[in-house]
Amino acid sequence: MALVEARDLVREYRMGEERVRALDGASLTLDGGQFVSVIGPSGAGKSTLLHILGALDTPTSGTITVDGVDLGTLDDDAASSFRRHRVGFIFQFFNLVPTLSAWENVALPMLLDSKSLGSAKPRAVELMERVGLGNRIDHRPSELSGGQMQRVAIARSLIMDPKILLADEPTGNLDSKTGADVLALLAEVAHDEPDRLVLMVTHADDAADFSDRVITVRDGKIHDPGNVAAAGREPQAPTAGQAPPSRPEIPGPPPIPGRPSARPVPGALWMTGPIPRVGDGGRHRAQ
Ligand SMILES: Nc1ncnc2c1ncn2[C@@H]1O[C@H](COP(=O)(O)OP(=O)(O)OP(=O)(O)O)[C@@H](O)[C@H]1O
Repeated sequence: MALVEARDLVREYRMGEERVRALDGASLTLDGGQFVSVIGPSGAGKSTLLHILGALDTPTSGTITVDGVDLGTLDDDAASSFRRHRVGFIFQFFNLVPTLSAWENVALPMLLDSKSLGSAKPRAVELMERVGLGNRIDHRPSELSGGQMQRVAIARSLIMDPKILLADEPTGNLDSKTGADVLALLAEVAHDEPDRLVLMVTHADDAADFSDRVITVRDGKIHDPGNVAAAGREPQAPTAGQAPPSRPEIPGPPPIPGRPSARPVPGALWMTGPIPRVGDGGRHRAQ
């Protein structure tokens, strides 16, 4: 079975009398071991697709299976557990906790999984080294550059060893050289493990240079030209086949002994429990 199987996804938002079809019959099959870019015009439905794949949102209709889990069957707790264990998230604005050091940010998903700071540290430090920041483990986010912060976020996305990393505009806040370095790192991370899939929504012009496959979303539908040969890799056999305007403010992570409480982290949905239902009459888990 493919790592991701989405069939006929429709996601409709209701804004008063108006209905917006962010996804309009999107189907997609994706295997691991590749770095996939999702491109398309603004408002096409890219982030909506990414959010549904990560169980941050639920489709109005259609089916989706990710890493063997039928997302349509998940209640809020199961969706929260799915996000914590099966998916790593990387965001445009990094979403690091400012009061924690770099390695503590990397360890955070393990802490939310009831692991102690001490037991999480070796793996967090190993991942800091993997992303080239072994000499920055004790720095706070404010003491890091944008590119370094995104590397920390990439390390954090890997700490639970998920097969799927979902990145929403990971280079959108970086200059082009730093962005290219981050794209190269994401490609490496995708190829580190045979089963790992990195799926990235992007507007970066050079994304295709680093990607194994580029998927175009337009008007809520997926137009998939197949695979590109990138970074010296052989193209793989082709297979058939959007951030909402505003996100709810999510409570911050649990306090760490001896640390001041962190402020709420916008966009930190992936680490938290049930997602507030907003904007669609309560039908959906998130917007
Ligand atoms: N929570 C929401 N409530 C109402 N409409 C929404 C919501 N989220 C997204 N939409 C609408 O759905 C459509 C697709 O949005 P989406 O964010 O998926 O696009 P996108 O392709 O990621 O765009 P961009 O490249 O500008 O980030 C847009 O018309 C958007 O206004």
